[in-house]
Amino acid sequence: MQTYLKLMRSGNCLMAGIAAVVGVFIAYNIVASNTSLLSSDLIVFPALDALKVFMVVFFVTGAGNAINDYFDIDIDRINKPERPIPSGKIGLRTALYFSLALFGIGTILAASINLICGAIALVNSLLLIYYASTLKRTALLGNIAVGYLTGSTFLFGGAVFFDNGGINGVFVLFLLATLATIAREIVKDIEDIEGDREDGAHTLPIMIGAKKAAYLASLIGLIAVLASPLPYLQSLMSVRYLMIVAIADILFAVAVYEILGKDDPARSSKMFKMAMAFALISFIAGA
Ligand SMILES: CC(C)=CCC/C(C)=C/CC/C(C)=C/CC/C(C)=C/COC[C@H](O)COP(=O)(O)O
Ligand SMILES: CC(C)=CCC/C(C)=C/CC/C(C)=C/CC/C(C)=C/COP(=O)(O)OP(=O)(O)O
Ligand SMILES: [Mg+2]
Repeated sequence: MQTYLKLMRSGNCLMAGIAAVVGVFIAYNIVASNTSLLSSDLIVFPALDALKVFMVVFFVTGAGNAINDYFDIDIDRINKPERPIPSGKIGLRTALYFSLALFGIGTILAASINLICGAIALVNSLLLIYYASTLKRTALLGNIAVGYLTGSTFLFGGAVFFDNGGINGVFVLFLLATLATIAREIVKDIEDIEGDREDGAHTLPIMIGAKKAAYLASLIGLIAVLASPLPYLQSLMSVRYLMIVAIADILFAVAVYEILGKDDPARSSKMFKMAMAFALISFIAGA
């Protein structure tokens, strides 16, 4: 069991699942405070749908990580030999079937919430397979795909209230998460530049050089920081959000310094992830 959770990168699955439930909660707050609803129409928080949302995102994120390691076997044998597939703890074909099963269960469970949730889960599942097999080796498109997928956790949560404009309500959270993830993905590609070059990949750092890619990642990351007050200004979040997202913004700034000032993509990637975790906490605290 432990090895399969490692293949799924369960920490990322947990983070993504929590983000999706934040999306449900924010959309619920918007819809429940909508004065045009008659009192008899007051909506109770859909706890069962929120649980399904968490499970769908946990399974589909885990499937995406598993299929990624399935296609990355040759690179990971060199760069990450301790991972479940290259270390032999899980067979290659077993990992593939495990991933496809998780994609199927996640999509069916999503469709039981509503058709829009089912559609998002299906599109994301297909995009995760396409990313792992092809897109991740193309400059910027792979980074944008992972950025969209990560940000889509909020859209997926908001889709529970699709008929009441739930997706519009969480769009700014989608944007912030997408920008922050694209910045981190470019930094990760800078970190992996040698392995990717041997593998014949055409990632952004290989195409334009590590320094220019670092400037672009920093610009995108700083745009996300400058936009971070928007959820508060849109009255989506309370002042508690502002106080905690300020910590995230400082960590984003440190991540930019690590890649631009100290030329250390590994530390920058870790700082970006820590900043994203604090940003997620600020969403929870401020919702
Ligand atoms: C400025 C601002 C307020 C930004 C918002 C940042 C935010 C709340 C981001 C959400 C993060 C999120 C939902 C993460 C889900 C899990 C995750 C880390 C997804 C991206 O993973 C792809 C990555 O390549 C995996 O690699 P690794 O982390 O090294 O295993
Ligand atoms: C909203 C729904 C239904 C699903 C969202 C699913 C999510 C959050 C996807 C985004 C994050 C994710 C799981 C991306 C998978 C691809 C991945 C692991 C990219 C990083 O892999 P590599 O570029 O190969 O780098 P490493 O393997 O060294 O980390
Ligand atoms: Mg990989």
